[in-house]
Amino acid sequence: MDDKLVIALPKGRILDEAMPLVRAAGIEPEADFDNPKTRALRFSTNHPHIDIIRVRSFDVATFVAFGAAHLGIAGNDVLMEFDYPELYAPLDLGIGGCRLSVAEPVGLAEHDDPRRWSHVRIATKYPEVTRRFFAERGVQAECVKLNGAMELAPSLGLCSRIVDLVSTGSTLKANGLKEVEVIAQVTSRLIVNRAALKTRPVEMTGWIDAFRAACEATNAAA
Ligand SMILES: Nc1ncnc2c1ncn2[C@@H]1O[C@H](COP(=O)(O)OP(=O)(O)OP(=O)(O)O)[C@@H](O)[C@H]1O
Ligand SMILES: O=P(O)(O)OC[C@H]1O[C@H](OP(=O)(O)OP(=O)(O)O)[C@H](O)[C@@H]1O
Repeated sequence: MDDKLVIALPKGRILDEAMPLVRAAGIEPEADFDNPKTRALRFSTNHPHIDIIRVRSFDVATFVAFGAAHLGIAGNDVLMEFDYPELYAPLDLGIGGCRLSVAEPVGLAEHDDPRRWSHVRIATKYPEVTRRFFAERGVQAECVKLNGAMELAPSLGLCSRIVDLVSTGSTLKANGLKEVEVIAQVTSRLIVNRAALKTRPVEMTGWIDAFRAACEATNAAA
C-alpha cells in the first residue's frame, strides 16, 4: 500500500473514448499503456503520485467502491447494477452512450405486451437492475446471469427475453430480436470513492474539476 492516487479505467470499448478526456485532464500514462502486447495492469503517469489501473468495466466500480482505486470511469449501467453506497458519480462524461433495454424475438414481439407480464424469465448481465425494474411494477423477473452474447439465449431456448445494452440496434437485428422496452439511458460517469473525497478533498476535487473542464472543452470543440 502507498499513498498514490489510483485511477481505474475500463479496458473495454469505452477506453478509446475515455483516454482523450483523461489526457485533456492532464494525465498521461507511461508509454507501455499503449503497447497492445503489454501484460501490465498498473501504469505510472506523468504525475508521480498518480497511477492508472486497467480493469474490466464492472470491476472499475468494485475497485473504487472498496477504496482500492480512488477515481474511475464506469457506465451508469454498471453503477445501477451494483448500487454501491460508497460511490459518488459527480460527472457525466458524455461518452459510451447507449441504453439498457428489454428485447425479445421479433415474432414474439408482434403479439406481446410487456405491460401484461406477471412473471418473466430473462437472460442478462444485469440481474439486479432487471429484478428491480420489474418488481416496481409487480412483475417477478427470474434472471439467468450471462456475461455476454445474451442475444443467443432466445433462439436456443434459454430465455425468451433478454436485457442488454443497445446502441445502433444492429446486434439485436442480426439475432432476430426486437427492443420492446427501455430500462435506462446509459453514459459513462466519473466515479469517486466517498471516503477518499473526505480524506483527500483538495486532490480529489482538483481532479473532478480537471475532468469537468476536459468535458467542457471537448463539448465546446465538437
Ligand atoms: N454498444 C455500446 N455502445 C455504447 N456504449 C456501450 C455499448 N456497449 C457497452 N457500452 C458501455 O461500455 C461499457 C463497457 O462495455 P463493454 O462491452 O466494453 O464491456 P464488456 O465487453 O462487457 O467488458 P468486459 O470484458 O469488461 O466484461 C458498458 O458498461 C457500457 O456503459
Ligand atoms: O446495438 P449495438 O450497436 O449492436 O450494440 C449492442 C452490443 O454492444 C454491446 O456488446 P459489445 O459489442 O461490447 O460486446 P460484448 O458482448 O463483449 O459485451 C452489447 O452487449 C450489445 O451486444
